[in-house]
Amino acid sequence: MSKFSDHNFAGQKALIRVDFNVPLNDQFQITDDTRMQAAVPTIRKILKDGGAVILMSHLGRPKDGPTDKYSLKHLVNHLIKLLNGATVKFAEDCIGETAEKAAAGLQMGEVLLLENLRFHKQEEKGDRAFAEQLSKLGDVYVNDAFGTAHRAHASTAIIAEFFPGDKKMFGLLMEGETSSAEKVLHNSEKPFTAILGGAKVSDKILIIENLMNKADNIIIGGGMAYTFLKAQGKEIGNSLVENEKLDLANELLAKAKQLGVQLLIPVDSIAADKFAEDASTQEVSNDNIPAGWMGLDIGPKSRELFSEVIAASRTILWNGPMGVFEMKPFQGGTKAVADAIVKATAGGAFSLVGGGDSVAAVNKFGLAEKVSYVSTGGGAMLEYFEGKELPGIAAVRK
Ligand SMILES: Nc1ncnc2c1ncn2[C@@H]1O[C@H](COP(=O)(O)OP(=O)(O)OP(=O)(O)O)[C@@H](O)[C@H]1O
Ligand SMILES: O=C(O)[C@H](O)COP(=O)(O)O
Repeated sequence: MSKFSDHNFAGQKALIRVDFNVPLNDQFQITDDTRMQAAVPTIRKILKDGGAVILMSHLGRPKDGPTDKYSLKHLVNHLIKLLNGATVKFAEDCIGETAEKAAAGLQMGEVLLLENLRFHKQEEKGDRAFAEQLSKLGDVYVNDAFGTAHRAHASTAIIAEFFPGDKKMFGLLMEGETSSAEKVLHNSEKPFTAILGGAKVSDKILIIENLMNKADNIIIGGGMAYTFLKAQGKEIGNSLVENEKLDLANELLAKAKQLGVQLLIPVDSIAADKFAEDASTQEVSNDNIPAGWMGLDIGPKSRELFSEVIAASRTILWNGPMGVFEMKPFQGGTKAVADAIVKATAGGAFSLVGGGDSVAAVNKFGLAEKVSYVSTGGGAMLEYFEGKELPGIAAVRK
């Protein structure tokens, strides 16, 4: 493996795996560009050296091939702005003739953005032939996608096999993320509180068990909480739930008790009669969410309970919003938790916030400067904290 800052990219086409999985609104506008901004220093260094850049990324979780909603073309204009007017070309496919021609015609000093890797199902399958096709587009491979480093996909892990040691490396973002995570991992003061929320229940529920070895408190909020509530036999109405994970949720509750880890679940919710900004809402106890209603935010009692635990913590790790913060009536819980983290940080705690939407929330509230570190990784950051070597990192090191 080569060291990025020692490498001279003059005359080379660098194929960079970035994580441009940014939130977009219904008009395809980027609502938080943290992940794109974070990739800029790596891109700039290559262009400054006199090289060319080929960017590859996924966006969202497209199920059935190409769809406009998940096209990376929506990012091109913003990328040009972030790169101060550099030439950014777009290839409507990430492999095949379209991509090969675009890469071959790329001049030094220019950037090429490839279409969403996940429009090909081979990406997530970690298909070797697909990875090999991608690898042909560049002279060197740079992995700067910390947010996707926990996925053993073709472009994040398998592709590294096709580059010799001196032609594969981590980018500046990846280096920065891993060194700050290492600091927390090895020097974390206790009590250590992990706060998990968001909607990716099946992904993140498995992480809870491993976090129990590190954390003193685990706070569960957001959509994930309702699987735990249902597992406890509570009525959750139409709230988000993963029925296949109910047994696991109960096992986790039992294990936390056994290990003496405090696992906190919200006691109340802001419930809505539909998933919409203009829904009717009511504060409800989580013992009994009325039929037809869904919990879209944590309620005031939960906010107080969580804030107290956060205030007493010395190390805080946060991934996943407490509610549907994109809609005004359901942002109060996420804001309360963010405020509590900011306060604890001002009092000397170390706070690390990660994840596409959690970071978007912190930015929306203007609090990004008031936490200790903002990570571009959500699931990746959590898995790093479990102490695992992430596939995207291992592949480049090999
Ligand atoms: N109670 C809820 N019901 C439904 N959706 C919810 C609820 N609470 C939060 N969400 C949604 O969860 C989404 C974010 O979840 P997600 O797990 O993707 O978090 P993240 O911070 O982006 O982490 P990652 O980077 O790992 O994706 C938001 O779009 C938010 O609206
Ligand atoms: O948002 C993320 O956590 C990363 O971009 C990875 O996305 P994924 O969870 O869809 O693999």
